Amino acid sequence: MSTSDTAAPEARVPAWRRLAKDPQAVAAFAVLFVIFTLGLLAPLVTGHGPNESDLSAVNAPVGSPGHPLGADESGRDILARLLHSARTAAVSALIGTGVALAIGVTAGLVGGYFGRRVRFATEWLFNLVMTFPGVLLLIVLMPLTGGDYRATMLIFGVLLAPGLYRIVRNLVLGVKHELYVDAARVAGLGDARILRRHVLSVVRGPVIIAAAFMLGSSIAVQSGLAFLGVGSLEIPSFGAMISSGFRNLYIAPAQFLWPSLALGLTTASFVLLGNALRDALEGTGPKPLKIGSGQRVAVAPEDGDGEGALLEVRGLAIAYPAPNGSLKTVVEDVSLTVEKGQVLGLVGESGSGKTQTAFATLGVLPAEAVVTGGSIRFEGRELVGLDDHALSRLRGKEIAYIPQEPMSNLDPSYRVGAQLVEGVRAALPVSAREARQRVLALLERVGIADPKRCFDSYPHQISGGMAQRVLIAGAVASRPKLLIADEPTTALDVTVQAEILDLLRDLQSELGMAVLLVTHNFGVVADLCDRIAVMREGAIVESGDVRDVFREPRHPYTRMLLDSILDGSAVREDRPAAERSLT
Ligand SMILES: Nc1ncnc2c1ncn2[C@@H]1O[C@H](COP(=O)(O)OP(=O)(O)OP(=O)(O)O)[C@@H](O)[C@H]1O
Repeated sequence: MSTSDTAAPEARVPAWRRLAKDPQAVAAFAVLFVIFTLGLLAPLVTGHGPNESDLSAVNAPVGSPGHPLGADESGRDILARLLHSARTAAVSALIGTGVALAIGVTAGLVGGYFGRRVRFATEWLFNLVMTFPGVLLLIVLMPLTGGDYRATMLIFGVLLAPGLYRIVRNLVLGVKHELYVDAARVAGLGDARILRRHVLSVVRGPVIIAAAFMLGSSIAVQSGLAFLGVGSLEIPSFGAMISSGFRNLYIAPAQFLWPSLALGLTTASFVLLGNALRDALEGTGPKPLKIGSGQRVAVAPEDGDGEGALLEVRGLAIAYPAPNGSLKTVVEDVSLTVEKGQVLGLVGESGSGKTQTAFATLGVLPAEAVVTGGSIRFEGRELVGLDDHALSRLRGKEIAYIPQEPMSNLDPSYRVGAQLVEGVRAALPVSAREARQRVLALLERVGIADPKRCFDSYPHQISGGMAQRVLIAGAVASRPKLLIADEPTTALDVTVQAEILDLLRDLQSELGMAVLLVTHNFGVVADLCDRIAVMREGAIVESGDVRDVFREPRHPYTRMLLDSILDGSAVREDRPAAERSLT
């Protein structure tokens, strides 16, 4: 098997390295580091307490003995107050941003990922929070907070949360229909894992950027409130110092200068850091909506008796809501059967409903699709109406899937190996070490020359053919009973197509698995399939043994398709795979 599709992995520069090369980020970080480290070490840097008055030092100028930055109107050391104010600023920033992150990110993930009802509920709640006039509310709630700035910042965090909620919700809505998220779902991964692994990685960048700005604005708001005299007078704060300096502006202007400089530098550094982070993390934004999952069913599920073929689809009908509110049927009365170890080719022109039929079997139809009729039984068990939890236990283990576009089905943020290990561990009770060994062996089995290198590569570092081999390795890892392959070679060039088809054929007979092969290519059907079902405009017009249909197509549409592409030599004469795997 050729491995000419191996591409040399190129270095991927981590975000922190890009940040380290950005002078704006380095300068901002350095300023913040100095201010907050000095704040932390305040008792070591100065012998004065922040509220310690020395009446002999009232309005002492800069450079006075024992008061390098002078003293204020009450004789309090300005350096000590500045350093303790930095501590207050750090605590305010951490509380405000921490609360906003905890509430906003959690609600955004939940509201964006789960169904419409959950989204409406979170939306309503956050819209309500947004109607409150922020700063005014913090002032009005003074009696409740007892003037404690930490309690005030806690409330401020709640007021900041809607902003984060919206960012996260929008990103999640964008990413949850990505093919690689569907692929993870199809691989049997649970919601919590998908959220943690694939969705959080996408929202991480914008959340970090927003958090940097929120740290700055928490400090600015706390200082603003202290400037207005809201809160305890005992707490040293840049705002309180600016207020006191303001009163003495004409007597001792330096008293106004120091806290203004510290506050300005701190908030500006957070803004600059936020901008630098935005540049460094660029590329993790929302992606266009593609397909989603879910299974809306408008048909009573039939009782299963546990008997029959491996996969039995009867009278399946799928519809989508049209703009006028009616339902437009895209698949109608589709019936097909796949026996154990058999390869069924589902053929038809583009838009004939092949993918919809395959997606319905996998339970990953777009959320707006409605199954309006029929039944899909796997080993006698009815899949129509089954909840996502039960379906996800079948997907990736009993039923596996190979997509049309391999690249879109790999999460660009993770190494190939990590994604495969995750899939294997979701399907089988094995340790991480064991899963890794299995994945390396599988990569070798699917014809990848340097499995270790491929394991450590990011998806952008491997070719399309290699990506499809990776996905095939992932799909067969759990030795599924049924493999659904949706035009698995369409996105690949011709020589790689042939290799992938060879690989599929080998694996099919090796594992004795049944395959539902969606294709528009009769050559592929002739090469791989035992049976064929021809679809046109959402319905099956003809089905039967491949040799019979190729020799004597009964439906004019099948005849037309065959006439246009086939010469007699393409018909396979060996025995069907089902028979081969029995011997
Ligand atoms: N989200 C959707 N909303 C409305 N109609 C849809 C949606 N997805 C698919 N359809 C319609 O369903 C029909 C069948 O589509 P399907 O993707 O199953 O075709 P296909 O035979 O697999 O085609 P192809 O080979 O191009 O993938 C098409 O007419 C398509 O327009």
